[in-house]
Amino acid sequence: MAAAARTLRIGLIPGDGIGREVIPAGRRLLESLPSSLNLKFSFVDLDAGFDTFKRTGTALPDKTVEVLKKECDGALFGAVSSPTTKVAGYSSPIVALRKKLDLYANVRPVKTTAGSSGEPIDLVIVRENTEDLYVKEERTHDTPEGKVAEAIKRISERASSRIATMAGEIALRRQKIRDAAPVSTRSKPMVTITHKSNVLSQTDGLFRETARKALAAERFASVVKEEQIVDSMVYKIFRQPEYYDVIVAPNLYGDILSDGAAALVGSLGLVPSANVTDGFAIGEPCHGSAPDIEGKGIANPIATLRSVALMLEFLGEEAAAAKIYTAVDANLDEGKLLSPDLGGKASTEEVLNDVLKRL
Ligand SMILES: NC(=O)C1=CN([C@@H]2O[C@H](COP(=O)(O)OP(=O)(O)OC[C@H]3O[C@@H](n4cnc5c(N)ncnc54)[C@H](O)[C@@H]3O)[C@@H](O)[C@H]2O)C=CC1
Ligand SMILES: O=C(O)CCCC(=O)C(=O)O
Repeated sequence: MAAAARTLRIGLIPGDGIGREVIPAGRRLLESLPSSLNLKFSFVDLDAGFDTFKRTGTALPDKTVEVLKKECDGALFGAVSSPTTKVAGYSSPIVALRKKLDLYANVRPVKTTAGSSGEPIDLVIVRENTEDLYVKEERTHDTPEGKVAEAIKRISERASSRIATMAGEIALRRQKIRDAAPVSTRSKPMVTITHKSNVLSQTDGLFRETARKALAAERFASVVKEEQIVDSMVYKIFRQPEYYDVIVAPNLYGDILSDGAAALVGSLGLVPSANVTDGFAIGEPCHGSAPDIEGKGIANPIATLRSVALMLEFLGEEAAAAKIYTAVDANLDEGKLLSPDLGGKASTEEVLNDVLKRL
């Protein structure tokens, strides 16, 4: 008798702007996976974002958090818009969600396809996702010289240790996959610890020391460890992106590095992420709500499609993820149906259909 299909319940949080255009594409991708994978999906639509705030007074309704916690195996998050000036009571829902669900790692692979010209880029940024300046403990006071605003940058041993451990595990997993390939492109896994401890000796100093200790564990003996100050890291990642394997960084540096790295592979519309905790993951394209192209039907869905794959990987469905990566890469390598951010003319729908056709 055939094994029963695994059913995964997925929360869908489109948010604002092009989030509403790319998350439906993610859903259609899940619905279109071949039946041979023995996977089924059920979906629940959930609210979050600035429009939700304007409608209800909260950007992240309790119901969204409760349903994710109690009912869902995983989720997809589109993007949210932030008000351009401070609005009383508004706070970023994605930042809050990461903390509320303790999604402590933000994993952001940046990769060129086999058909790309130049040295292949295949790196992953493992970004701490719960603390640093994102604790958002800011205040402003008046002084005789005018206003002064300040923000807490919190770095803890616990969070630094678990993110470095996650980076080490990802480096080992990636090496295993490379070693199984016909031609391995790298002989040893590598983790680069990124920091600014030359200036921030206590906060980034603690991140660096703790990450170093975590990666000194016996099981990471085969991992090459390097350290790089974040500003020169930006320089090096642009000069020699093919050199890097896994980069582990505190929250803000990880965010900036990954958007920068997106430029190396052509577009923010290509780069996925997963917000991960043990046993649960939310796939999220790295880009924002892109108000400049909202409603035009031309948002590149590939960052979302790859985020679907990444979510599935963290839910233990590597075969399904591999199918998606292969279909997306084939679309990009053929280069006939590309969205305008990649120099093409295809709509979101046309790119999606082309990827689905290749599954
Ligand atoms: N995780 C999230 O929800 C994030 C939300 N934001 C929010 O998004 C809003 C816009 O922020 P921006 O700085 O403009 O960043 P953005 O990522 O929304 O857009 C930057 C540029 O990349 C383009 N782009 C982004 N995604 C694309 C896609 N899938 N296909 C084609 N082109 C794409 C946009 O058209 C724009 O020119 C802000 O309100 C910001 O707060 C920004 C980053 C992350
Ligand atoms: O605009 C927002 O609400 C949050 C933007 C968050 C972000 O860029 C990230 O940390 O990935």
